[in-house]
Amino acid sequence: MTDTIEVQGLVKRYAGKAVVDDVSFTVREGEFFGLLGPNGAGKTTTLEMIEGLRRPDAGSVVLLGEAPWPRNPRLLPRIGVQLQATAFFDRLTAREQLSTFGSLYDAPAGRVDEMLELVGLADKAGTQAEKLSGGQSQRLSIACALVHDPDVVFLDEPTAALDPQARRNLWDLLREINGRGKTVVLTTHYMDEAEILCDRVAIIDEGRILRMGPPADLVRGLSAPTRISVERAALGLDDARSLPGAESAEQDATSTVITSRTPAPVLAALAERDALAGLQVRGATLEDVFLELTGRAYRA
Ligand SMILES: Nc1ncnc2c1ncn2[C@@H]1O[C@H](COP(=O)(O)OP(=O)(O)OP(=O)(O)O)[C@@H](O)[C@H]1O
Repeated sequence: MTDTIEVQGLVKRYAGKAVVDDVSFTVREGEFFGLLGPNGAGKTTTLEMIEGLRRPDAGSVVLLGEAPWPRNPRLLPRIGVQLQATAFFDRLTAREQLSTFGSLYDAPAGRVDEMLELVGLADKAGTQAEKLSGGQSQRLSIACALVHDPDVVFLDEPTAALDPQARRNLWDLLREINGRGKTVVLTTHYMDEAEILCDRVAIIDEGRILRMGPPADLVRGLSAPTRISVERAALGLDDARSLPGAESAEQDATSTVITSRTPAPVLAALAERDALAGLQVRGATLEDVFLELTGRAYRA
């Protein structure tokens, strides 16, 4: 596989402070890559330097074999960009918005309807963009980024401010786009989103990449414990603490929760005592990775 994006030693400073601080990574052709981090971590700044919208203070970017800065017209037909704040043309319908974007790149006539279909807006083709819901409007902006059939798509927080159902619907769409062979680079502050969608993620905080890899590998590389919970009535606190393999235990109003790095003997002991009512087992997540790397809980 070839590298579609190569970022080396990227730095951006504002008022003397590095908000992107020596960031390096590569994205392979066809990959779904995520920049994951809390607000203000430097995700948008990094993305916009790759897109050629901001000038790096140091470091280099090679995108599809080209330098994106200063603005490189050879790249424009090959990349699709969805910015965090979507701007549509005033009073145009969804179809007209798409035709306008498409005409900038000589997109074939059928593309507009194909895109409306892809993003699930065929029945809203005649609706003015400002009358679309949050989720529909995000879908339209993704369609606008795709209408000229680019090789690489950049999406900056595409699901921010959407309700859970709209986010899930958008995830299906993003998978479909990646399934069509597009390289997708996404920024998000949602851990679950990165975990579910991305082939690889870079966890970024205060301008630096803390860790990078497939989400499952990052989680597996941790020594974070498993949490096993059962109904409170099924197991008392002292009993829970004395189970083989239990590191600690606590109770809330409804559950007894046991923390363990060797869950097998805990589960066996619970089965032996017939104390499995309401059993839930939760392994480590990317939130635990962030906690281990930064020493603080993840707050997007
Ligand atoms: N043009 C600018 N001038 C000064 N500071 C800026 C500018 N753009 C961004 N910053 C600062 O750089 C830091 C990183 O911002 P950036 O937008 O890249 O973060 P982010 O991870 O994308 O977060 P968010 O999701 O909130 O946009 C922030 O502290 C922000 O205030």
